[in-house]
Amino acid sequence: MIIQGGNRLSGEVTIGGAKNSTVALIPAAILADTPVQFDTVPDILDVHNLMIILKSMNVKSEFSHGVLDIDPTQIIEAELPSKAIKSLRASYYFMGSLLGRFHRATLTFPGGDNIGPRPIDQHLKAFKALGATVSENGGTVHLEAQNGLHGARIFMDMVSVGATINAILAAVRAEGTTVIENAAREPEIIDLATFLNNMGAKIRGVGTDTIRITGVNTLQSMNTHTIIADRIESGTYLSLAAALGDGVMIHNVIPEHLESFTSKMIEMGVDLQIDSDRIFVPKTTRFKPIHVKTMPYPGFATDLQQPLTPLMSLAEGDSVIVDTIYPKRVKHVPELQKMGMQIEAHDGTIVVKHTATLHGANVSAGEIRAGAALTIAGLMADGTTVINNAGNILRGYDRIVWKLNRLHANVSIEDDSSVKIG
Ligand SMILES: CC(=O)N[C@H]1[C@@H](OP(=O)(O)OP(=O)(O)OC[C@H]2O[C@@H](n3ccc(=O)[nH]c3=O)[C@H](O)[C@@H]2O)O[C@H](CO)[C@@H](O)[C@@H]1O
Ligand SMILES: C=C(OP(=O)(O)O)C(=O)O
Repeated sequence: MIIQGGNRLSGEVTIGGAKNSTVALIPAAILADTPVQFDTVPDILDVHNLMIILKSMNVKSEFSHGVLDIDPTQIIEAELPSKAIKSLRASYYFMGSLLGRFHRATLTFPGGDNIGPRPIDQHLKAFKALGATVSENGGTVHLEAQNGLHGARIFMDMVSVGATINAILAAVRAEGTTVIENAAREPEIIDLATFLNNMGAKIRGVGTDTIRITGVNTLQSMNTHTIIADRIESGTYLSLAAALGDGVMIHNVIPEHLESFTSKMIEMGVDLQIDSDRIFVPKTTRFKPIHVKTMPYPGFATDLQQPLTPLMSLAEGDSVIVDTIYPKRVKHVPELQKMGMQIEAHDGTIVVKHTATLHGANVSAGEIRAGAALTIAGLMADGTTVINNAGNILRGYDRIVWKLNRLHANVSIEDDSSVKIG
């Protein structure tokens, strides 16, 4: 990604469907006994890679203008393409959905953002509780429930989005009732449950830390599921609009999903005008430093600490981030230093000091949100910024080049072949 920095931004931008909903909804689609349709699907690499995985199981999918049709009625058990599996994190949701559908699954370990250790012990614990045996061989996990899956009480040792979703996917067609305790409460989990419940599933309590699932025999789709707005994309545009906007209106936002983030921006001195489904970010010139601690939802999202760092560098004083979810999630720090930002990471704490000017540099997006931070910094900087590994940004930001240029930025992707699909 090549960015000519220095332009002030203005105008309007519309947020796409949530990446972290979409990447759970697509694997969930194979639990249906009918074709399914999703609307407001973000055009991101993760979606294209999930479509490759669906194809390997003879599941047809078509994606056009934000509408994704999936027909799982001719699904077959097949070896899944490990390159596509490794290209994203959420491929691990096929563990839960294949278990639910066929009572067995064999998958290589997932990829996704390299943000420190990302174990899946809680996912495996849930599958075992539901009656599956788990065997690992090198980089492959084999799950098998010879006597089918049965309801169980699962207490999660820690709050995990992925393990909560995988437990729901495996339990939704299991025999009997499953209770997940210490469940994650992210809005994307509610979105997934809404999709499944509209097909006849019996999932209650999503959005609280206790979820009850009574298994059903069949799931049948009757209508299109519209995916909720991406709160992380929303936060990214809020941050960049505050940092270098002359007035930016952000449409298709669910403000209630962003309260931990918008409250921090307001604390910084940004006079956000929050409406029911849009937020106006006025031109702001003075910012106060803040302290941020990332927590499970409804706390401040780990995926939004990096996109906030360029804005923090404008504050008149030191801002501090403690990422309690991923203490090693600091891939943005050395790259932002190359652009002149006064930012340091020590012992799980990131400190961002006031930085008068940033300059363009040759940097690398080590993960999606580090890439978002570099994009914002590149837009703020004097001169040209080249972000290598931009595929990591395109994993999760819907049509980002087009959206930024409509706001009067100067951004391009030089070589689409560097963008890895499959
Ligand atoms: C596709 C998707 O939705 N990705 C999101 C999801 O990732 P993901 O679902 O992988 O993250 P989790 O919520 O599972 O991780 C939370 C914490 O629990 C730990 N843990 C998790 C599972 C497990 O079995 N054992 C374990 O120790 C993790 O290392 C981490 O410290 O939630 C993260 C935390 O909000 C976000 O950054 C990711 O954007
Ligand atoms: C960590 C993230 O994604 P994933 O879990 O898909 O790697 C993210 O979206 O910030």
